[in-house]
Amino acid sequence: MALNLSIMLQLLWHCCFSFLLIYIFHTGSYSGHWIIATFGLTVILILIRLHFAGPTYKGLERLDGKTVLITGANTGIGKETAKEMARRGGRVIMACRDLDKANQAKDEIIKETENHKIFVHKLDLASFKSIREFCKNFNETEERLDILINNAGIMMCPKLKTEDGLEMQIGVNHFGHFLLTNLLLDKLKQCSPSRIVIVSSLMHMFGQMNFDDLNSERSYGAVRAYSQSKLANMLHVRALMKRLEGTGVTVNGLHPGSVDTELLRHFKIFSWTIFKILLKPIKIYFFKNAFKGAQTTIYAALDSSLETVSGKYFSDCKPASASKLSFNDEDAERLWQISEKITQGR
Ligand SMILES: NC(=O)c1ccc[n+]([C@@H]2O[C@H](COP(=O)([O-])OP(=O)(O)OC[C@H]3O[C@@H](n4cnc5c(N)ncnc54)[C@H](O)[C@@H]3O)[C@@H](O)[C@H]2O)c1
Repeated sequence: MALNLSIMLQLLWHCCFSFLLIYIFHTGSYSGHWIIATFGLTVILILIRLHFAGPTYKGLERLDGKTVLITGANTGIGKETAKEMARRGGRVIMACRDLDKANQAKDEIIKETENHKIFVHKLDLASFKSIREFCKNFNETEERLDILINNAGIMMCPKLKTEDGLEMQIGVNHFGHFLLTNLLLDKLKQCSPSRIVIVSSLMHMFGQMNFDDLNSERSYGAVRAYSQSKLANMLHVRALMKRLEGTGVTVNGLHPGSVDTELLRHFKIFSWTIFKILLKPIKIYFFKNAFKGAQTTIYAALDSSLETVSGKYFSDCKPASASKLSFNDEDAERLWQISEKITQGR
């Protein structure tokens, strides 16, 4: 009943939006045929919506007896991923910065899935101290780690620094997850076959590794720093894949699609309110919702055909082409050495 109402409301929206567009742009040439024009445009809009909504992962794998750790699981893609892992019977560890929001999300997940094995732990990826404390506690108290999902991310923030003095986007998106993964590797190896899923982005294609100024000390661009951090995610996949050969642990990267979440919360331009209003119709037609945005992560984490697949890049629940730069072994190794040096010393 609720679903039917939601479909009816969506149809009504597409119809009204088509009529509005036709009314605004009408030239008089089809003035007698506005009903046909509205109908035609409604169909086109629905097809666009269906195309950009993306696939739903259909695999039936269960996670009973398995443990999944997801960073940034209190909102957006992370929360929807956590929900799906809970539905499949997994023990889900939500590693989050904001405990109040995380506990609210946990209550929602338990209510919806009736799985009570959902746990919240404090993790701030902008602090190596917090990451070390989290991992020490995790390694001492948790018996298993079957799937690690490096999902948390920050996008296009103003120039900020982590607790350890690193530029915030590469600090959280790459260096934080690099340390976290290294400290959890033994547990993953003990539980092999196990998986590491790194949520990168299509934006890695626009990234350049500025090794002389990784922390943007000399000049900072919010988009540039984000793209660099997402390319760093892909180089992390590359370097880690080689180190994990023969261990039964796989690592893959992915682009979740353009997803309507709170990720753009730091992005401020001329007028945020006007921008949000202008963005709304674009989001409705060209962005996935968070549920659909989580599907490629779920696929990479669960699909049984990927048991031994490592070092790949996925989008829309299938393999996709990553940027050539992400296959550059020299850069992957250089970033690995720098990341080890930066994270070991603190
Ligand atoms: N939304 C998109 O269109 C899109 C596109 C490509 C890639 N991604 C990637 O998907 C991932 C999830 O993003 P989302 O869209 O769900 O956005 P989101 O903002 O809803 O979720 C990001 C999560 O990361 C957490 N986080 C941020 N900084 C943190 C820190 N210092 N310590 C711990 N957690 C921290 C946030 O609290 C939040 O829970 C990100 O890595 C993002 O780069 C998103």
